[in-house]
Amino acid sequence: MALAYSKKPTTTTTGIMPSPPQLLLTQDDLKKIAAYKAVEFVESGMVLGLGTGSTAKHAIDRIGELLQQGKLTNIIGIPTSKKTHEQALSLGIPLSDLETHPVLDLAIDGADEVDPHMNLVKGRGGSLLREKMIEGCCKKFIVIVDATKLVDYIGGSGLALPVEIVPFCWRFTAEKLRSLFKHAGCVAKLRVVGENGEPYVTDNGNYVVDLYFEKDIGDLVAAGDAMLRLAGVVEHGMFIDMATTLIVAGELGVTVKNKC
Ligand SMILES: O=C[C@H](O)[C@H](O)[C@H](O)COP(=O)(O)O
Repeated sequence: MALAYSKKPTTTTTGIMPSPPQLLLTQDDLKKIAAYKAVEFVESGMVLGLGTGSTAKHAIDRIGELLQQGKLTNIIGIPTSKKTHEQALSLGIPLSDLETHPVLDLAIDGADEVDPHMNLVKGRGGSLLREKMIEGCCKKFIVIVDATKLVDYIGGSGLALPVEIVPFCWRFTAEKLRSLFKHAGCVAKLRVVGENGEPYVTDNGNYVVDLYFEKDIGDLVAAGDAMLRLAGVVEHGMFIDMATTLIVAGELGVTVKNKC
């Protein structure tokens, strides 16, 4: 599937590293391979956006390791979640924030879906708002995924498109979101956790509504703008035209594609 993506005019394949043929790699192995490849783009002195999730975690571990070995120096990390903040602190990565460093050299993060134009779904881990704020300020944004994340269109996995909303009258906002996309067979579900089904609360004190679609929602920019016009919506999980580089690890190897 990854190779088909290189035919799109907006991207170029800049490198393929065949995997050892007899190794059976797990999905987590593939995430780690993509993450380590991305860290090759990190240079000493950079201000880095540190992503969130099981794939980004490998990249942050690797950055910490290279710092400890003295192979990277003067790195400043801007974490995209409380969890990543804790991980980076534990690894001794110096941290800052957008107010002190409003322009970042590079961000590395995972994604839940990647379409053929390198548009993304993010936020199934709940961190979409801080991720979008930080990754929107980067000169370069490398997305790292295993090949299972590639989809033909946004929503095409059948899994959630997360939307962060304010808790106030959340049912009202969820219904407004569902109505926006009724043409696409949308189902809107509040994300819940624990045995009692308590609302999931983001790092920003908000709730998440997960949207599921039966069909392609079409124009992503129009869909995103329509969601943001709803007063209870804080941010949606579509990252449109933000990724500059996509690294995909699959059974056939690793592909690195740059947006033209
Ligand atoms: O909120 C979570 C983030 O957007 C993650 O980057 C995304 O969910 C991918 O996570 P993972 O690497 O664990 O699949």
